[in-house]
Amino acid sequence: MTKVVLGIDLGTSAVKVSAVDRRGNIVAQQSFDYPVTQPQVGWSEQNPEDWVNGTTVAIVNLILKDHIAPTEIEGISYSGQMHGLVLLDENHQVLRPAILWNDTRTSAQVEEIKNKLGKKFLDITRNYPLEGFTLPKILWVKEEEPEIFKQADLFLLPKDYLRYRMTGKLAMDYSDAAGTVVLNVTKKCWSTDIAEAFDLPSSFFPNLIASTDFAGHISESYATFSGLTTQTKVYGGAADNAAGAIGAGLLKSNMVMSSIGTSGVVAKFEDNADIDYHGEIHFFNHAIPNKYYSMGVTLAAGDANSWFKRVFGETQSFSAWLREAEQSSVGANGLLFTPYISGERTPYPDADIRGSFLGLDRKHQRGDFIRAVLEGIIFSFKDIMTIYDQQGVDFDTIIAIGGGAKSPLWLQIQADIFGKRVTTLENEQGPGLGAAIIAATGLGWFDSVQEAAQSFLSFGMVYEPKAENVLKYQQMYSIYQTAYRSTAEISHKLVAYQRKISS
Ligand SMILES: Nc1ncnc2c1ncn2[C@@H]1O[C@H](COP(=O)(O)OP(=O)(O)O)[C@@H](O)[C@H]1O
Ligand SMILES: O=C(CO)[C@@H](O)[C@H](O)COP(=O)(O)O
Repeated sequence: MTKVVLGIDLGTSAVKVSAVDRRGNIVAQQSFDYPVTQPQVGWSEQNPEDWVNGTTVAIVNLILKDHIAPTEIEGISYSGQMHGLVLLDENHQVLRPAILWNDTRTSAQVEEIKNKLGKKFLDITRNYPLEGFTLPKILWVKEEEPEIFKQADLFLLPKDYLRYRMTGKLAMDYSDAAGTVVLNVTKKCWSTDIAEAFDLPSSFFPNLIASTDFAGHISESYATFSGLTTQTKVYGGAADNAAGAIGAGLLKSNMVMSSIGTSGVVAKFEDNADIDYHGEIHFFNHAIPNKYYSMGVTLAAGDANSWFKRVFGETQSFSAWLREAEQSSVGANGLLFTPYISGERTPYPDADIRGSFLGLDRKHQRGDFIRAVLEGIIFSFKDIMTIYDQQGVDFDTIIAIGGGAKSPLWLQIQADIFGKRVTTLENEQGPGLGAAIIAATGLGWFDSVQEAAQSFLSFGMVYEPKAENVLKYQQMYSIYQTAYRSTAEISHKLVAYQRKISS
């Protein structure tokens, strides 16, 4: 009988469950999509029940359609979309829809945190407070929905809620807890200074565990619901970017990951916490004990691409859609796109900036627009890399992961805009494979996450920068760098207007 682990990648657009054997082969995979709702401008919510149902459908399909016997499944672990607030009452019932990482309603709370804690906040959490992080969301519910907050007993993050529903046990792992910005990142404990500053009792914070820690067996009730057995062991799991980093083989400090999921992430492995990015980019605990990673986030990366396709090319497949971009040229014939359709995080923490097409000319065709969108997203990644450059941090390997890494055109655009070699994975399953690696390590199949990753992963195609394209993109990028400041004021006025007409 083949023994497998399940890596559950709880994404924003879908949950993907991969059954992985001891050699790292993905023997079966199932996924299930769920919606994101936007009840008001800048809001972004999901129903936690959709995560549980979607995961269960995927697991049932693995058992019934792919014939994975429940007794073959030795362990399960998770990769979870980060920062989302799930509030539970004393009976552990969900109190309101989850407020997601790309929800930017919390600008007032961000100011409040800055005013109350100033530099101390950065020292403890190693991050600036930003709308997307969990603490401002907690404060928003406290201030705006006091009746709901009064009933709140504790909070969880998305994958921790899913794990709770599968095991009946409450916990949060360090890598995800770091993204709440209440964790003391280097001491690996909840910060009493921050909790006390906002009158949050210690009971509001779940127990902390390591990613590879045993979190419980599958509960009787979830076994009945899903067909799994109560023998299956469940492990902590990690924030999707930490799991993605493991699944991408980001194991040394010369390596950077470029991930195009719903969001976009440029992340770098950090051997220790000595480096200080002064909050310009995020700094979080890794899923590997006592290791860290730094990262910058483009709020809408794959999402900007999907949004544009949904609005202007819904019926086409992704490959047909991207083929049109090939008919355009490097630099999209002088058309520039800024991907700030949901506001932005790095390097412009601005909830009210919005995207734009600049340089529109009657010569432009649809292919130019599609290409400009692909390029604009990568220019925003280049902005993150520029922060590393400015800090004198060097790296020579870029590993591309996420749904966007399926496109050879987009991968070449990455190599040309970064001016560096971009490597893919043979079987691109970043976060899901990272979750499987965590389960395999937890089970003792391997001595360490690093050993498991080395055994499970193999690199795929390599995209070299083309000198001629690099030069053209350098010119376009220098124009792109001026776009944020030139469009900020207009964007802010338009967002205020959008709020007015939608209220
Ligand atoms: N064939 C494709 N070519 C290029 N990009 C794609 C393709 N399929 C999906 N994508 C992009 O990948 C994104 C989803 O990536 P994924 O890693 O699955 O996201 P998440 O984990 O956030 O749910 C989509 O928003 C889309 O822009
Ligand atoms: O907010 C962040 C990281 O800080 C996002 O990266 C989320 O973790 C969502 O990830 P995807 O659904 O795009 O994978």
